[in-house]
Amino acid sequence: MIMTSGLAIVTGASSGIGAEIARQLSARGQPVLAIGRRAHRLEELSAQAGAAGHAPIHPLELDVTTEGAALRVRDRARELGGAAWLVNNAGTTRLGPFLEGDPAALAMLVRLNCESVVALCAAIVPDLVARGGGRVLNVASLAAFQPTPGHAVYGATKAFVLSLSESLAVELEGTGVTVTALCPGPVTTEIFDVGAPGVPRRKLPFELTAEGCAAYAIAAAERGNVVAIPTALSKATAQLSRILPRAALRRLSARIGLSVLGYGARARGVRG
Ligand SMILES: NC(=O)C1=CN([C@@H]2O[C@H](COP(=O)(O)OP(=O)(O)OC[C@H]3O[C@@H](n4cnc5c(N)ncnc54)[C@H](OP(=O)(O)O)[C@@H]3O)[C@@H](O)[C@H]2O)C=CC1
Ligand SMILES: N[C@@H](C=O)C(=O)O
Repeated sequence: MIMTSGLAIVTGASSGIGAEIARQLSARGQPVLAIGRRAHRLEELSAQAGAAGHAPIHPLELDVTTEGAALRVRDRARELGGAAWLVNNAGTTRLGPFLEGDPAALAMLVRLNCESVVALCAAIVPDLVARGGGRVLNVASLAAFQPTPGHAVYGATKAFVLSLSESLAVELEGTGVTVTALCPGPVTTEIFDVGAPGVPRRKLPFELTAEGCAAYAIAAAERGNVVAIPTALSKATAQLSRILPRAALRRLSARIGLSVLGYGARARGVRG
């Protein structure tokens, strides 16, 4: 099928969900352009794919928030024969009260989680349309469905990604290009250490593995699902966020939001 044979661009491929998506796409025969700032991690991924006889994983050491990054990705993908998939996975979080956050770090969060997704869609989607079809997989979050006091900017960025993805999915109907917004709940990755270094957190019984989340994401993107929410619990949570009165939702999210992520009760004042 045209959708699964071509190159997959995966941002944030040096760890977590992105590394697993890259591994799984490579294992099923798709070459991957794996992007991240930690070159050694990308090279390890590439070597593992080679050793396993899987499709090649091409490392690209790149900070996707830098000027011109999206065009660099586009040009590299063209050099490799052209992209069939764009996976906008790179992202991070910052936990803690907004007023105690570092304004520069919060601005970076918006650049990474929002602006880089727009820039890469703008750079790559025209090539997907031109080739007659492709897949866009944007990694949002369950945090997209409700306000997220305690990590206010993060949730807002994920609401942005969800909204953008749904709008693009409609605009691209008939082009052969589908857009999927992946909205997982907690997944065991490095994000929690990056977003709240040194803050104790307990792994949750219902937490997804990066491997399981990646497998779900690839299948959903392959099917062209527009909103992809792994697990029944997460689906129920998203549904609850749609029907609760907004005031009640704000209170509930303020009270239990961060504890649902494993930071324990009264985690609202988490200092990142
Ligand atoms: N883990 C979870 O509970 C959930 C995660 N998500 C989302 O999943 C996505 C992946 O995160 P996850 O795997 O959990 O976390 P990780 O921290 O393990 O992975 C984040 C990835 O993003 C990359 N990245 C960060 N900043 C940049 C940058 N400036 N330029 C290029 N790459 C960058 C990192 O690579 P490097 O540092 O090498 O640049 C890394 O590969 C994120 O968008 C996150 O918001 C959504 C819901 C739940
Ligand atoms: N890990 C993130 C999930 O989206 C978060 O901090 O909410």
